[in-house]
Amino acid sequence: MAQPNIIVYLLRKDLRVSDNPILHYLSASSDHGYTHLLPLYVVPANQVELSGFIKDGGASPFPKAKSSVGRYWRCGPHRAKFLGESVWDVKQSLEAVGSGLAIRVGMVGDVIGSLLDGLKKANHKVGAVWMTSCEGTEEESDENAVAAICEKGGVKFKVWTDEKYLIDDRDVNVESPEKLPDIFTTYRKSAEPLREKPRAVLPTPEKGSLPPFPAPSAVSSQTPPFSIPETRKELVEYLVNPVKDFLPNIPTFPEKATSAHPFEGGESAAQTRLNHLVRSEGMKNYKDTRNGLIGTEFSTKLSAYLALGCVTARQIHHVLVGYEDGTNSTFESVDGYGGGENEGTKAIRFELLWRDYMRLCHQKFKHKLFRLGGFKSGAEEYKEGEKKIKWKFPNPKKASPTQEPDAERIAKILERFLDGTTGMGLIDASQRELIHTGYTSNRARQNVASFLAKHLGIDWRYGAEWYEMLLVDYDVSSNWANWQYVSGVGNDPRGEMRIFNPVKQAFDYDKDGSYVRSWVPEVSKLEKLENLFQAWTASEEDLRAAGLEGNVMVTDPVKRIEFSVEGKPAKPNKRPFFRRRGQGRGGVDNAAGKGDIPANGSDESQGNSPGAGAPTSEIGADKTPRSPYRAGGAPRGRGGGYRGQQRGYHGNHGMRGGGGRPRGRYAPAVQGHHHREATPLQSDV
Ligand SMILES: Cc1cc2nc3c(=O)[nH]c(=O)nc-3n(C[C@H](O)[C@H](O)[C@H](O)COP(=O)(O)OP(=O)(O)OC[C@H]3O[C@@H](n4cnc5c(N)ncnc54)[C@H](O)[C@@H]3O)c2cc1C
Repeated sequence: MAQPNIIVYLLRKDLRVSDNPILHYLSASSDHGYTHLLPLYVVPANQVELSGFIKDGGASPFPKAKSSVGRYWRCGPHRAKFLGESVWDVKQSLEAVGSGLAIRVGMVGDVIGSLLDGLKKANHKVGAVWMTSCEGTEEESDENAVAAICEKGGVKFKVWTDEKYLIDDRDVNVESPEKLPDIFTTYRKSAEPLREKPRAVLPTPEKGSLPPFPAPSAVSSQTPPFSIPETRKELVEYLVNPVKDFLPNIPTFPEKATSAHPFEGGESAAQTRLNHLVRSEGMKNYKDTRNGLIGTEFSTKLSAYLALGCVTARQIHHVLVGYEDGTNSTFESVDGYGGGENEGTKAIRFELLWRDYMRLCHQKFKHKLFRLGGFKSGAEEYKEGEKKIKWKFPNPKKASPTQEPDAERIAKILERFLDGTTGMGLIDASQRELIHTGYTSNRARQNVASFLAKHLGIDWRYGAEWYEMLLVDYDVSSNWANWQYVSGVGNDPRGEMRIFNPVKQAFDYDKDGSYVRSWVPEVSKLEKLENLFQAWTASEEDLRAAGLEGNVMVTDPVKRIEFSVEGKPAKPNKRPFFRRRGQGRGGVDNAAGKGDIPANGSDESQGNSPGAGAPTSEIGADKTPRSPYRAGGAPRGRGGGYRGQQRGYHGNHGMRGGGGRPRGRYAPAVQGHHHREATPLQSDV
């Protein structure tokens, strides 16, 4: 028998059989010359904790897979479960078309090295190792390691274009990553019309069309001390067990809460969800529902599938086209069928382009994605007059001796931010939802990130790493670039000036308080919304009735934001003053409004805004007046109602012209135990 000529396909963030360029090529072409295909998935030791794969509880040869700043697990239980399910699903799909999947754990280079050795010993030729490209410095090191091994062994190595984005790399209208516009809107305009851009979806290989799986005896087994699970259940357990106790005292799942993301991982589940979204009119209604907080239906929940490549953005696009053009009869009964692109489907493409953009930013800024100074790490990226932000650190070695509050206190505040006991209802609800389910809405994410970076002034990377551990949809580019964006060190033209007021946002998006009530049961008995959103504002009587006397969220909230219910603007987006100043429609409510802004909170008009650094509104949004519900001891704010405060702001605090920063400490009347002074914006610290 002729010597087998094997091709190894290393799957990474492309855990699908459909619309898969490598599998399509191997199934459709007859002259590639490979007799066998070895699909392989390696659980990477530096990103996922592997001790669960050691049966006798022995020590792992790898360091714990923990983050560098906060020392949190790199991959927490929610994503670990989703990953296990997704890997198993692609294994089954490959088996269904007559192939299979070898699962291994370790460092990618080592695993490939030992597999190549084993195949050689079994007198098999390895013709090539292929993989799709993946964003990330670690992923790049893996590619380099495999390339070096292949070169040494005379094996061809190829990295294929990752085709899971809306606009294929080959069609991106930007000469090189360095030329990527720093403003999303500019990039979007260069990419439009979006509906015409995605490439065709590739067909799924038919049964028997792929080269067969090599003889199992030729495929070397997992190196000790690890063992490979034999069932889906075991795989999930091995991945989840070491990381499930990520907090010392994880609270029990609140009785009245339900997960917005109860979905299982894998390509099959992604396709089911995608079709459901069209049939249920979720896609059509997306623009109106995307800012929701509760339930499975308010946004697509496709992010985790996209992150692992269980589905591609262009598959989503094509399913939408089938509905819009009336060419997929399974959607015949859905309102809008055959009616062309509608508001909902257009908005989905828009969001998918944000995802593309964040990935391109990663290509442009590379390791700056992880730097405290963000994309602005080099002084040259700061505009004239813009000061570097002075962050607060929980680590005494990093904190300056004059840091206020000191490192020990910041460490406690950070702990409470992470476990959701800050006393700020919306933030606590989101953080607890994240702990319990691995998901929290985009609206909540923006508020959480802004709260840590801009209200508390704490090194934002703790938040980004916490999200990395807990998000089921963690994606290196989307997570870190969004954290930078909201923290004021990334590609938000309004940068540090954009501040979300979590009380106002709660009033706008959690209108009846159900979200906070369901995730923070301790405060659920408080009737008034303003008390629910900040328990310290409740009267002693109400606190007693709710059993909240002495609760740390009441006695020691990490931040107090004074907020007047009566003065709250009825229509957050209509703030003509700011528009007159050339802010575009974003104005005050870029952070707070809805309808005019994409889910990620930046608006369409920012590219047109003459003064990217002009004073914005979010200051106004946060610059909230003395609350009529002010609890005893709470500091009095300046001015009367919200509007009065706005006037005061404009009247009392002159702005430098055209794009200048506001003079002086115009900080809002936001006070807390540890922020007795009116807290300045980061730039003024
Ligand atoms: C601080 C912060 C951290 C984030 N971390 C991640 C992350 O690790 N992984 C991730 O996929 N998204 C991240 N996002 C973006 C966004 O919040 C999620 O993509 C979205 O909430 C996922 O839910 P969905 O699939 O229902 O989104 P939908 O509203 O249904 O949007 C459809 C798709 O568009 C893409 N998308 C939407 N908004 C954004 C955005 N701002 N940036 C990039 N892509 C976007 C996602 O792929 C999403 O699945 C983050 C946002 C913030 C503010």
